[in-house]
Amino acid sequence: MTVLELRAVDRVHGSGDTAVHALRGVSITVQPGELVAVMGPSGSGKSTLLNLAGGLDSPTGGMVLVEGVSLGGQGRNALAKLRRAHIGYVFQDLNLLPSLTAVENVTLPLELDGVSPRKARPFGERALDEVGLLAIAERFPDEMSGGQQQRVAIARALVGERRLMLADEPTGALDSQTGESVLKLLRSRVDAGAAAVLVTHEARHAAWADRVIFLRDGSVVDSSAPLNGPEHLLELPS
Ligand SMILES: Nc1ncnc2c1ncn2[C@@H]1O[C@H](COP(=O)(O)OP(=O)(O)OP(=O)(O)O)[C@@H](O)[C@H]1O
Repeated sequence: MTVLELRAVDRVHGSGDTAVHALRGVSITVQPGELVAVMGPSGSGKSTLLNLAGGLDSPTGGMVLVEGVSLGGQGRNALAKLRRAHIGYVFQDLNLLPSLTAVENVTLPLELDGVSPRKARPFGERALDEVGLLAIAERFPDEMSGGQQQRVAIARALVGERRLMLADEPTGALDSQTGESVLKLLRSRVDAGAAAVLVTHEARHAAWADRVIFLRDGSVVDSSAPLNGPEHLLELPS
């Protein structure tokens, strides 16, 4: 089943003379096992697209469906539950809670869904292990480097069985080697059956994607395979 579908989506911010048409008639689908990169100049609508895909913002026209469910038809609580169950976010703003340890930050989405801390913990440890940070599970955010905080945020996005990963420049605070390992992680989740949308300015990051969508002034101007082709992936450092 299609994991994410945008059907003729419009998003106008504001109204009247100051209205900004951030997205115009955008239609995309993302299937399980597919990593789609979104590229385009600053202001072209990339973050708006990601926010709509994650149910953090609503379209002014068209529909957004996650796992076949229209986000527009949901009440606030139902939408929050759907987001926690299906969608993992890796945004530039890490939003780790300073009073929680790494593992507590990671398991927070599960606990918000009613999973007990004792049952949630092994899922949190597994997700931290995937990002190479099991050893610092008990540290607080201010005891970690910026890169470690980023990886904890990624572990939180991966925890549980979420099938849609949304990433906005997830490598921003990371050195290039750690950045590549984060993309590799995203790629392996997708290869295991998740779907992902990655907003990036960098062609070498987009090279991890199966497909690249280019936005300009809120419209999709091109949608193609990455320039280097999938065989390029084999050459990336591990
Ligand atoms: N809350 C808002 N209110 C008014 N205008 C907005 C709002 N959010 C975004 N915009 C406008 O919508 C357009 C698209 O913005 P968006 O942030 O989606 O672009 P972007 O491609 O992600 O840019 P960048 O690469 O700089 O992050 C821009 O003109 C922006 O100024």
